[in-house]
Amino acid sequence: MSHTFHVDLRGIVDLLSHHLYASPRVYVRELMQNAVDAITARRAGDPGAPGEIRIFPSESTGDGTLRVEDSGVGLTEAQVHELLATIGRSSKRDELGFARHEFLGQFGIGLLSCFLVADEIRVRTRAADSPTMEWTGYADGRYELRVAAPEQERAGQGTTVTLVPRRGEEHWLRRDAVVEIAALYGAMLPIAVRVDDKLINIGLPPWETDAEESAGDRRARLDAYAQEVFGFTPFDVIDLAVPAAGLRGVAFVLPVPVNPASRVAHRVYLKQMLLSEDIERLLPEWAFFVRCVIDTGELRPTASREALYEDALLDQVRESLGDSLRGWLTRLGRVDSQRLQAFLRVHHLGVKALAVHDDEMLRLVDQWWPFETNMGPLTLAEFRERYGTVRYTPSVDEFRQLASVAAAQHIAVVNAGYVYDAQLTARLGDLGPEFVTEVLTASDLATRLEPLDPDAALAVRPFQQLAQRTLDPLGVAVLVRAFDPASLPALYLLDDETGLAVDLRAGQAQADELWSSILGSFTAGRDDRPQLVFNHRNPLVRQAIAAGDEELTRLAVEGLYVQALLLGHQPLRPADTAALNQSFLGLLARAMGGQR
Ligand SMILES: Nc1ncnc2c1ncn2[C@@H]1O[C@H](COP(=O)(O)OP(=O)(O)OP(=O)(O)O)[C@@H](O)[C@H]1O
Repeated sequence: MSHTFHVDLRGIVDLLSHHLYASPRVYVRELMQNAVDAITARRAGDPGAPGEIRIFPSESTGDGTLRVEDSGVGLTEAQVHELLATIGRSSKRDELGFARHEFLGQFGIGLLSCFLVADEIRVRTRAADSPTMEWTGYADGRYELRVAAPEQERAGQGTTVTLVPRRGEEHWLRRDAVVEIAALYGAMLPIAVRVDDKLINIGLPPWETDAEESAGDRRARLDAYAQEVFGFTPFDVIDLAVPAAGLRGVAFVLPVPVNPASRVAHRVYLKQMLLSEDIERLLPEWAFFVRCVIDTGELRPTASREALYEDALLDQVRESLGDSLRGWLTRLGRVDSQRLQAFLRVHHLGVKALAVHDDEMLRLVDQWWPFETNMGPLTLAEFRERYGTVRYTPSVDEFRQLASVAAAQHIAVVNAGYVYDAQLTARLGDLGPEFVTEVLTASDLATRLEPLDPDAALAVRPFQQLAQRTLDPLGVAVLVRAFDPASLPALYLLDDETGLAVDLRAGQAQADELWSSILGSFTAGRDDRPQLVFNHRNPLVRQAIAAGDEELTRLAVEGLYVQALLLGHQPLRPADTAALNQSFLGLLARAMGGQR
């Protein structure tokens, strides 16, 4: 023997209010939606039928109830029994259960949301050539249905829904709440909605334009809209269209930098009814720099109608919208590179973060982002065109150290020391064989400095040996080379790996025995000492070489060493500071004619 479930409506209402809908305010949306659907259904057979929705809040009805009137199809007695008495029964799905295209609703639970704020729902409805029916549903699951008394007869076809407030929820039915909620959800609806006499529709969706409106006026209007909705005046406005999803809309480009990892919320309308102001994952993750307002006819809502259902169509939409934004960026590069550069000045960190994984973005950075180079600011593309190989330093310190000396040797070098730059430059090769890159290290540069001819090399040997003895305690290797600029007496060269060894040695000097021997095992047997390269072309160095005064030469070597450290923005260790003091005081004493 089979039985039918009995469902306690109070349990269902509780479920809806706590777990389906975010707030009781959705009841206004559900009522407007049913009214729009009813008018749409009536107009399908009678295009000239009146279409108006009127909401009377509790102040206007005078008895604490709220009333919504529409001029829609209305329901016959049989339909009322079928549709209003069964939860989950909807007139808006086809035989296979698919949502019918022309309607907003589909689940058959919308009306239930009224029980979030009401104890009693009264529906007076009249279909064509039918008497007015009066249905009253109670929150405990009972309902009554009768033919309306003659004085309750509706004047025309349509439906009036009256809500009798639930104790404690009366405020949801008051004018200020109703106007705000109706305007929030219904502002873009294609059918006029009035709260009392106040029209809450804004007319056309903001991206629609008429033949009379100039491009400038449209832009000014959209700017004002973005200001009102998102609180910013956009850097640019991008039109969006994905016909397969019946989607139209606009993306507003943020005028200020944002963290690419921050939440990106968009405003989504479904058949011109607001779904949510807070839809995430509408765009690919990398599109952090825009906020969108869209309307779609085909994407599916979840049952709460507060989020989009994740399906293949949403994936497709995400991809198409991503393509539109990429297209905007590349077009901007083609037609208005100055604006693209202005965009990059605002959003470069985000674009670079993407470019670490996305070739298209990498091309954009390559072509449009000016890097600091020792030949002035240049994009990587310009750099390649002029110098072929993109030679770069992976840290700002190395760039500072090498830039001017490299320039004097006609070696162009890019500072890739800022966030993401080294990763991006290293990845350029992924774009094709013509993208050749190379790290310029301090030791590379040393090998590019011109060695002395054999006679000169022989002549400087005593100086070099003395300098080496002087600097041995400081862990520095001494070289003598001839290079430009001649005004630079000495160059301190330290690359990343050598820097690590230097740090380890400094640690070793300070650590206890155990640590010292562990750190020592990393540095043992390696000659990766930093180099101090004296410039044979520098007059002061020449003088030091020829001085023949061992003490003076030592003092000069120490002094030039510390000066080279300072020029290379290197930190001074205690031993370096001691060398500086020794040299400075010694030279002063000598200058004043005394001995130390
Ligand atoms: N104002 C109205 N005019 C005519 N018919 C209505 C009206 N309101 C509700 N109905 C009928 O009652 C049925 C149930 O409405 P309900 O709001 O519960 O669900 P729905 O609109 O079908 O779907 P959803 O749960 O997605 O809102 C509707 O399918 C419709 O046939």
